[in-house]
Amino acid sequence: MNRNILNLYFIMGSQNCGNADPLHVLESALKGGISCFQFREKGEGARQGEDYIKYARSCQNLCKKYGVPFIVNDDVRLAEELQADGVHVGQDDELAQHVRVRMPGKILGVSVHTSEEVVSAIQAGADYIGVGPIYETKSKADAKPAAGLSFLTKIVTEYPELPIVGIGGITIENAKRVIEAGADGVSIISAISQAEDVQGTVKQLLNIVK
Ligand SMILES: Cc1ncc(COP(=O)(O)OP(=O)(O)O)c(N)n1
Ligand SMILES: Cc1nc(C(=O)O)sc1CCOP(=O)(O)O
Ligand SMILES: [Mg+2]
Repeated sequence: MNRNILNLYFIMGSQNCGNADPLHVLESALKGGISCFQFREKGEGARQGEDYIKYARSCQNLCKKYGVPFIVNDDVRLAEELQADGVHVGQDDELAQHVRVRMPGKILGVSVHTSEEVVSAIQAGADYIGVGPIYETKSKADAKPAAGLSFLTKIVTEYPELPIVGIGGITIENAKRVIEAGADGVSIISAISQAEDVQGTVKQLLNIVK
């Protein structure tokens, strides 16, 4: 995996877009230059059934149009059905080593919060890890307490070859600190999906992370 795809990793579901059209939000983010997209349709207000699959396909088609990897959160079956570019799983999802077998050659991301979880993710064949929440977040109801940059810094030092993206409460104001701590990129929901000017915000973030 080219680790540059983590530079500005946008995560979104329609539940994150308020009254805005989620496909419009995604296309604006793609125009601005996001390097990766994660389809994370979950929680209150998330689409279900046929509508969920149709909407996922629309997001994937937009990502294809802009040449940006389309990663599915949690739902390995959907990722298989759509032949997505990859899957992201956390510690409460399907085991990473099983996902690795189900999706050979695809991008596999794993969320980690401890050194033991990092070792397991590497052993499972993860292409990158997501470390968070760095700062406080309102976008994930069951998020752990904000951890700051110390764990990220430790893992970056111990595993320089491992692609790492920081997540949780990252904004234009604090993204530079995450990059300076050694992350390959920042993963963001609300600072992009709820921005008044999505494309402009993405451009500003890109200037910070590149
Ligand atoms: C890039 C990235 N990092 C971490 C997560 C969180 O995954 P998880 O802990 O499985 O939580 P949910 O997103 O599934 O609620 C992520 N999605 N992406
Ligand atoms: C999806 C997710 N995972 C996290 C983790 O810590 O693993 S924090 C988070 C939400 C990130 O959203 P925002 O950019 O709005 O804070
Ligand atoms: Mg998950």
